[in-house]
Amino acid sequence: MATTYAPHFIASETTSSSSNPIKMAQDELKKIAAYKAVEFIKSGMVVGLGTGSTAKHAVDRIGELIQQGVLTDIVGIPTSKKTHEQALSVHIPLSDLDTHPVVDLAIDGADEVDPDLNLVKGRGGSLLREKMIEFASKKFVVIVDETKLVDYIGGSGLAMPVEVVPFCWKFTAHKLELLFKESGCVAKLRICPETGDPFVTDNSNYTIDLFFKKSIGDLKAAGDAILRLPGVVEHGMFIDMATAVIVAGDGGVTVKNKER
Ligand SMILES: O=C(CO)[C@H](O)[C@H](O)COP(=O)(O)O
Repeated sequence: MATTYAPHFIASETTSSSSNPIKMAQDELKKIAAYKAVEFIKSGMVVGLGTGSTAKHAVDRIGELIQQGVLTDIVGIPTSKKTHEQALSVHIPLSDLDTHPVVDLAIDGADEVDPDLNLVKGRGGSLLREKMIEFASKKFVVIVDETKLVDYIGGSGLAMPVEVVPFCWKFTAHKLELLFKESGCVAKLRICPETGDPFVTDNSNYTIDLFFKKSIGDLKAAGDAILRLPGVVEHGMFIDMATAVIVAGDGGVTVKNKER
């Protein structure tokens, strides 16, 4: 079921004067989706705080509403060290899954959303903590601009990340490529552009980015096969996890609810 809202549903407070109008428009859409998701938060909730440029808007907004006294008794569970820092900077009280094993609502961005609301996440490097916290959430609201919508997982031609242990990562990368040989899979170690060193996750692991030339078919079977490989920690396909996806586009905001 999808509901469309007018784009002026929330007041835009962005005064940024970016020299790149296309990028600014996309960031505005991310902000609109994020603000809409925050409307689902009620005082007293334990809230999963996502990672990335879209989730950042949600975290800022939650901090703002706490400061205004509109939201009280909120406990935030951050999905990355970066979000942890950001949430502290806007004075959101924080905890973790050990103390709060049940999360009322998680809000996070995504890299791809397919028509069944399956996701690719982790291009921002935080897929493991995101998956743990979003798995523990009674409701998981995904916030995206419309560029993230794909016909099938992998359909953007961009990376589907897999977090792996650093030990013999080339072996693991090769096994991953073999697993999806028929989909023309290419596996690449993620590198930090600034240093040229391997990108290290918050959990001290590496990330292997998988690129597919065509659909990998049954996502559940693909995910299970990846997880059976020794050396793999977790993959970036979030299958059947989103309860709602909020999509902001030029035509307005659409809330897609997962039929269960
Ligand atoms: O999965 C993620 C981080 O691991 C992000 O949610 C995803 O990469 C989307 O990021 P952005 O909102 O910056 O486009």
